[in-house]
Amino acid sequence: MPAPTAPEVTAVSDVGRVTGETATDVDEGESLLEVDGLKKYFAQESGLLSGVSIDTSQFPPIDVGQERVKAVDDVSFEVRRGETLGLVGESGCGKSTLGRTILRLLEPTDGTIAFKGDDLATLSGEAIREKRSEMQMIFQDPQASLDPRMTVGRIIEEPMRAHGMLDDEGREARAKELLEKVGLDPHHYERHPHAFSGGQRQRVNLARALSVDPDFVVCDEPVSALDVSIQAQVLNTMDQLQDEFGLTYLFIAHDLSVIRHISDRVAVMYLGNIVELADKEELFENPQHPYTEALLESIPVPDPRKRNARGVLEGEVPSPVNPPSGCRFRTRCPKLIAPERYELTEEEWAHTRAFMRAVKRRGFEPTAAADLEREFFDGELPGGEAGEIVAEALELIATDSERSAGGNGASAESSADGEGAAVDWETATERLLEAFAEQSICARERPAYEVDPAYGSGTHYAACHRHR
Ligand SMILES: Nc1ncnc2c1ncn2[C@@H]1O[C@H](COP(=O)(O)OP(=O)(O)OP(=O)(O)O)[C@@H](O)[C@H]1O
Repeated sequence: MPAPTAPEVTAVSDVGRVTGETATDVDEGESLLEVDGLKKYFAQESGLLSGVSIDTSQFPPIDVGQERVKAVDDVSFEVRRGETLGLVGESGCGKSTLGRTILRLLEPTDGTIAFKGDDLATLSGEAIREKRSEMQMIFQDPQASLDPRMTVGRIIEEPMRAHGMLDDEGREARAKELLEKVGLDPHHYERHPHAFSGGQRQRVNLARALSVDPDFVVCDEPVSALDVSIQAQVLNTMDQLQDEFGLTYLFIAHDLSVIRHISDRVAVMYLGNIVELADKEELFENPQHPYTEALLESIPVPDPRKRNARGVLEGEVPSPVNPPSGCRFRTRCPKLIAPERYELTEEEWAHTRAFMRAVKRRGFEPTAAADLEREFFDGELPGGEAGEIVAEALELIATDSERSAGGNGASAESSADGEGAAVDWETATERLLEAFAEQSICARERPAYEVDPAYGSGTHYAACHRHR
């Protein structure tokens, strides 16, 4: 049976933990949370036939299983007591879904979430409710998460009331103490949220989350909505509160400078997978996944000459409904590994890869084969089978240019020849992807490696086949 939480908290005399008493058997630095093989899939939301895929080869042509958004797809990591684990990645990569699923605000599709040894994924509703005092969440928008009709005192007391903690007087005293701890004036107890600035409102949220004396707090973009000048102040307060309350944070942000400020270790997420995880210094100084490198390169730098030299990620993030096989980043990866069968030189592969991607996104005007050969291959195609495949693709696209240029002025889109042209792009794309992208180890196996750290002795996980 889960330990009752209320009596333990009644014993708190100061707003922090009672000296000598810890609410957990987990020692500092030991694993507080272990996530293993966690998945969260959503049914597709929009449309009349949401979540249903259509197969016209059958009758009836629908209902052949749900199309699902693989927001979190087989994620494993641990969070150690007392640390801040930063979770970073572009918008839509699954960070919030991961945070919410860990706290069972969303039902996991598969996997385990061991919190101090209990598997949260299998706990019943009531058991989860009891656990909630140990695990809290802070959201991005401090405005939306505060009821404007309630005083901040009442807002902070509400979770304590819900968990049957303390009596009225005790709750008021604790709320006032917490206001002070988070850097607000205890006399503001009777004020309403509208009287506070964005930064102050986020402090009220902090006080509310801490009121039930949690061990673990998921912070979902807690400073993203705040002015940059205020962000550092709130982050510093969160740091102090962590020490004082013995808190463990999972800190979600898309902003790498925020992650760098607050984290002890950092996990990088891309399209539902964790692609790299290491100590903060190791991750920032010795990144080993091309996605992490790209993220780091896209941090704005003050020197505009340097900024110009920095690369940007090519292509779009693929759909999480049908993510790429193997390494999820491979369709955009500047370091996609050459298929072994062709024995291409590095330069030949760089040319072929660039050509393949340009064809895929139709990123150039079709012209004569010789011109394309010059543009993409410096006038010299790779040798052997690879060269033959490239030549074939070039022909398909170059033929296309002759057809659309040789017509009587009709555009490629509107003429009958245009339809033929579109098919040729498609055939060329298919041929190139099948022969090169799909043959790469990056498409065939899911990567998972540990690399030797250059900074410190912590484990450095990098899901990239360059480390095989
Ligand atoms: N309730 C839902 N139903 C269907 N799809 C969802 C749902 N919630 C999230 N998704 C999808 O899951 C994927 C991950 O979304 P999530 O919000 O977790 O990403 P994120 O990294 O936190 O991005 P952001 O910072 O923009 O919130 C996205 O493709 C999103 O559209």
